[in-house]
Amino acid sequence: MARIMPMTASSIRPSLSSLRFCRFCVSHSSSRKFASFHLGTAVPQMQSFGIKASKLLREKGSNFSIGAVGSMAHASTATTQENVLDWVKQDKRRMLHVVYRVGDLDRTIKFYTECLGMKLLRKRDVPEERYTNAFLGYGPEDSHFVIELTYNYGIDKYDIGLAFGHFGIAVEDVAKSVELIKAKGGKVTREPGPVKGGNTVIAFIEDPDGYKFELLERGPTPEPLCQVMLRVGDLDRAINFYQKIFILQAYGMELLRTRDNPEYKCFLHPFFSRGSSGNSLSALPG
Ligand SMILES: C[C@@H](O)C(=O)SC[C@H](NC(=O)CC[C@H](N)C(=O)O)C(=O)NCC(=O)O
Ligand SMILES: [Zn+2]
Repeated sequence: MARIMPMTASSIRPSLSSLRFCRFCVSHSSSRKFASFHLGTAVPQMQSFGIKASKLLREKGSNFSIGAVGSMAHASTATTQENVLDWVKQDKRRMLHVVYRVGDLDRTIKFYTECLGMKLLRKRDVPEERYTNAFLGYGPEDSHFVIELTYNYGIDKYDIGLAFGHFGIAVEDVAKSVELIKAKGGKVTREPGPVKGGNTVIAFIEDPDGYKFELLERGPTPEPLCQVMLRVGDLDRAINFYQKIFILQAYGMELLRTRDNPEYKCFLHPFFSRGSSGNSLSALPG
C-alpha cells in the first residue's frame, strides 16, 4: 500500500472548489529518449513580485518561510489550507498549455472531443513554417490549462519515447468513460480498478498516436485535465530544478508530499504551483 508522507501540517488538497492549482508529476526513468513535449507557463515580473510576496508572508505570519538571500529567494514551505488562499490571491502565475506533436490533427481532435469530452478551442495554421496547431481543453485558454497539438506537414508518426508518462483526466465514473471510449474504438490499456498501491479508481487509455491518458475517478472539478506525468533520470535533480526555478518567484512550485511505493519502486512527488488550472505532476521513479 502506498505511503503518503505529507510535507504539510494539514491536507494539501484544497477542497475549496474556487481554488485551482497546477501540480506536476515527474517520473524517474533510465530512459535517454526526449519527449516531444513542452509545458508553457505565464509568470509575472519576478523581482517586484518576489519582494512583495516575502513582505506579505512576514506580515501575515504565514507558515511559508521565505528567506531572501540577496536577490535569490529560498523557501522551505509547509502549505496549509489556511494560507493557501493567501497564496492563490497573491500569485498570478499559471500553467498555460502542454504542446506535443501528432501525426493526424483531425484524428486526434475527433478522439479528444468525442471520447474525452474536450472542446476544440482554436486552430492555427502556419503554412510558411509547414505546421498547424490545434488547441483543446475543458475551458477557455484565459482560465484553463489546455492542450496544444502540433501537426508538422507530412509527418504522420512520432516516437513518443519512455520519458513521457501520461496525462491525467479526472472523471466522475471511470468505468462509464472507458465503455464510451471502447464504443468509439479507443484503445484501453488498463481496465478500471484501484491504482496499485492506492485506492483511487483509475484506468489507462491511449490516444491515436499512443499518448497515454490516465482516467482518475474524482468528484466534479472545473479542471478535468489534472495531471502530467513525466519520467526523469534523477528525482532529486528534478525536484531541485522545479523548486529553484519556481521558488525563486516566491510562492512558486511547492513540493507537497511524497508517495512511496517500494513494492512498485515508485516515488511520487507532486509539485504544486499556483495557477488557474487544476492539473498535477508528481515524481515517479520508473
Ligand atoms: C497518482 C496516479 O495519478 C498515478 O499516476 S500512480 C499510477 C501508477 N504509476 C506507476 O506505477 C509509476 C511507476 C511506473 N514504473 C512508471 O514509470 O510508469 C501506475 O501506473 N499504476 C499501474 C496500475 O495498474 O495501477
Ligand atoms: Zn497519474
